[in-house]
Amino acid sequence: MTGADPLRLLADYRRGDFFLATGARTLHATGTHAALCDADEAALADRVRTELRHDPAVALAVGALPFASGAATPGRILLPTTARTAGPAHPAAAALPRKAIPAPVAIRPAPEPATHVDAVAAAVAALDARGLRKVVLARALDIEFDTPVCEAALLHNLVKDNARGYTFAAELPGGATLVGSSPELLLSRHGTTVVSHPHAGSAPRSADPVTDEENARRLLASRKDHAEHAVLTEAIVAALRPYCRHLAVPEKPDLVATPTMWHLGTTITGELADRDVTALHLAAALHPTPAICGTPTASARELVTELEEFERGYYAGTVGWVDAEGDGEWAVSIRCAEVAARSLRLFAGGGIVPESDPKAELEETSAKFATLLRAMGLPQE
Ligand SMILES: C=C(O[C@H]1C=CC=C(C(=O)O)[C@@H]1O)C(=O)O
Repeated sequence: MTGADPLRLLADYRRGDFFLATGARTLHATGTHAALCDADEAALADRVRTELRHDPAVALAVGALPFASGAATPGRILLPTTARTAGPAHPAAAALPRKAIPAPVAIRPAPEPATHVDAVAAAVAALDARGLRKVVLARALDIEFDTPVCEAALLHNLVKDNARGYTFAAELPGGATLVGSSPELLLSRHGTTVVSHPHAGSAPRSADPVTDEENARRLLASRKDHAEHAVLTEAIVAALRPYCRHLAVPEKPDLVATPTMWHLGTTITGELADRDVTALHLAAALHPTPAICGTPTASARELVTELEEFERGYYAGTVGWVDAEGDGEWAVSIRCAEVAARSLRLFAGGGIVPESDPKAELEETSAKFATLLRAMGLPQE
C-alpha cells in the first residue's frame, strides 16, 4: 500500500483507466503495457500469471470478465503502465461535493416492465420442468443524453455514496466503460487466505427507519430468500473445495446493508492448497455463480438466453485485479451500467426460485437500479 491520497486517485481517473475503491483500499491504474483478451477464462488466467511473473516492471493486472465469454465479449485483462494504490476513500469521500450529471433526454426500459413480469412467471413455471433450483433474470434501463456522458462524474458520485462494497470503472472491449458499485465479493486471495462473500436475498432500504427495520426483519425471516441464498453458498463451497485445504462456512447468512438494499450475505473463508492458483484462476472457477446465473449453471444460462431480450455483456461478470504473487480481489459486476458515448445501459437482476412472485421480482429490480439512478441524480425508477 502506498501513502497516496485516495481522493487524489479518484480525481485522477479518466475514461480508459481502471479504478476500484473498496472498504480497505483504492486502486487506480492507467495506460496499457499489454492487453490480454481471451474467451477461455482459465487460459486467460494462465496467460496473465505468465506475463506478471516474467515482467517485473508490472505490479498487477486489472480487468473484467463478462457474464458469458464469447468472441464479442472476451475476458479482458490489462497490464497497466501505472498502478497506484491507497487506503480507503471513506470517510473522506462522503464529504465530497456531488458532481452534476446532465438530465437525460430519454429513459427506456428493456424490456417493458410487464414483459419482465411475464418472463419471471415463465421462469417460475420452467424451474421444475428443467430441473432448475434457481435462475437469475435481469432487465435493463437505456438512458440517453444529448451530451457526452462523463464516466468520471458518475464514478465520483458512486464512490461518494458507497462507503463499503466495490466501486469500479473498467474499460471494455469496444471502448465502452463498465461503471458501478457492487456489494458482492466474488473472491479475494491474500497469500493462502481465500474469501468469498456471496449475496442473494434482497429487500429495499427505506428512508423511514421503521419501514427500513421492518424490511430487514422480513428479509431475515424470509424462507424464500434463505432458500435462494442456500443455493448460492452451496455452489460457492462446491467450487472452492477442490482448491482449499479448509473452508469455514457460517451456518447462517448475515444481514448486509448497502445504501439502497438489504441483502443476505455469507462470508466463506478458505486456505488455498496450491499457491500457483491465482485470484483470477479462482474467480474464473467460481464464475458464473447462482447469484447472477442459477443452478445448475448450464441450464440456467440457457433459460436466461431464452427469456432475456438483451445481451448482458459485462454485467453479471466480474471486475478486479491480480498481482504477480497471485493475490487479488474480484467483485461481481452488478449495480452497474455500461457507459457509451451518449448513452448508458443500467442492469438489475434477481434470483428466481419456485416461491418467487413475478410482481415482487420486478420491484426488486427497480430497487436495485437505485444505486446508479441515485448517483446520476435521478429519482428511483
Ligand atoms: C443479480 C443482482 O443481484 C444479485 C446479488 C444480490 C442479491 C440478489 C437477489 O436477491 O436476487 C442477486 O442474486 C443484481 O443486482 O443485478
